[in-house]
Amino acid sequence: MIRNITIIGLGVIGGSLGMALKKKKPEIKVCGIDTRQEVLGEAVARKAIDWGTLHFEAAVRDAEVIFLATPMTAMPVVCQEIVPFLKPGTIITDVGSTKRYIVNTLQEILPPTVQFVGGHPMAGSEKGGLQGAHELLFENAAYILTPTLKTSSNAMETVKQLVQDVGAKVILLSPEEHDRKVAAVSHLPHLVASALVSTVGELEEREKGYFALAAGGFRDSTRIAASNSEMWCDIFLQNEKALLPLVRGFRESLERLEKYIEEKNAQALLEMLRQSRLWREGLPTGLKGIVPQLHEAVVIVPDRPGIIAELSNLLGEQGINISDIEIQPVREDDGGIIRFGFIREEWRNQAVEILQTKGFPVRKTGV
Ligand SMILES: NC(=O)c1ccc[n+]([C@@H]2O[C@H](COP(=O)([O-])OP(=O)(O)OC[C@H]3O[C@@H](n4cnc5c(N)ncnc54)[C@H](O)[C@@H]3O)[C@@H](O)[C@H]2O)c1
Ligand SMILES: O=C(O)C(=O)C[C@]1(C(=O)O)C=C[C@@H](O)C=C1
Repeated sequence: MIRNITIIGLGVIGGSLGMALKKKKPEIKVCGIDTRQEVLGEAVARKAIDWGTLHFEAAVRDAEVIFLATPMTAMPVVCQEIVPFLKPGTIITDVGSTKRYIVNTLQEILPPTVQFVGGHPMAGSEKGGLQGAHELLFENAAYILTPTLKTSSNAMETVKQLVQDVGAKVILLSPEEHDRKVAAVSHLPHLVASALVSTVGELEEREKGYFALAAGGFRDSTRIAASNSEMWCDIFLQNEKALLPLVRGFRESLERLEKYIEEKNAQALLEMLRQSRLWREGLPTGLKGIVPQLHEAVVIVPDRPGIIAELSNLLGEQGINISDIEIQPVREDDGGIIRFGFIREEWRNQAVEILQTKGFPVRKTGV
């Protein structure tokens, strides 16, 4: 039985792992380490860890399992720092978004007396740091583990069990297959979202008034472009081999669309749009999804002080947890729009009912 777990890096992923572990396995003592002192106190207050330290030796000497949840560029350095303090048999797993480079590099650094398993939760948030963390982040999310010939079955079983304990579904892939498939469903979408925002952002720079019109379409397709730029820079450069062919494939899809529009070829255009819709509708629903989404509701509210508190109190009183809130521009006297995001669909449906009963125009959006 695992008694001591250490999480290195208490941001969105490390913080969420700690919260989920503390919730589901309160008997496990979770230690957290981060380079930023202020994060440690906050992590204890948010019940992500039992105790925190800035010192590697104190953090890892009693750990049976260590989760590496720092930016990927820091992982090799962190491993070198902790090696002298690890007891034999310690299991180390990382949460990095690419696997071939990370697994090869960390397996080289770590001694044979410790056991390493590569991992990657397919859940996250565009909000960086502990404030983006949530105890339900991994609920029903795919969590990829990437064993190699060097991975011991004991380490695999232990990490697999912990991943299931935090509510995620384990998927086993080789590091290479991971990078190829995740490049398509995570890395390419991010690149495209950033390119889309850049295209419109440059128009906005030349002539104001584009962003003010952005509704669900632009917002839904570009949410991830607001994520941590350093993390995405690491991902794109580390997974260049799998990503670049997909960028070329995407360019070809764009060119086909461009050609069909130029040729006014409605039949080919419709066929491509229909096929995309069918594929999109076929995304698995049992899992949180390839891109975890919140269940959303949009409320039209009057422009008056205290309206946000009023709405959140109405929902909070019924035990409904708001995971995301976005206020779209409010014009004086005309009121505005608030988008609420909920992790659970039943919370979104209850919220819609409550707000409707109170007379607010409200509708469901997104998933
Ligand atoms: N954010 C996502 O959507 C997501 C999803 C899956 C996997 N990941 C992976 O998870 C890892 C962490 O990402 P995140 O989004 O949680 O980042 P984050 O920026 O929210 O948190 C990283 C934390 O690590 C700390 N840190 C940095 N260097 C450190 C060091 N040397 N020692 C100890 N702590 C250190 C930072 O202070 C910060 O608190 C990355 O490797 C990323 O590839 C991220
Ligand atoms: O939901 C988000 O904000 C994410 O971007 C999460 C997401 C993704 O789905 O692409 C991003 C990076 C990961 O390594 C894993 C998951």
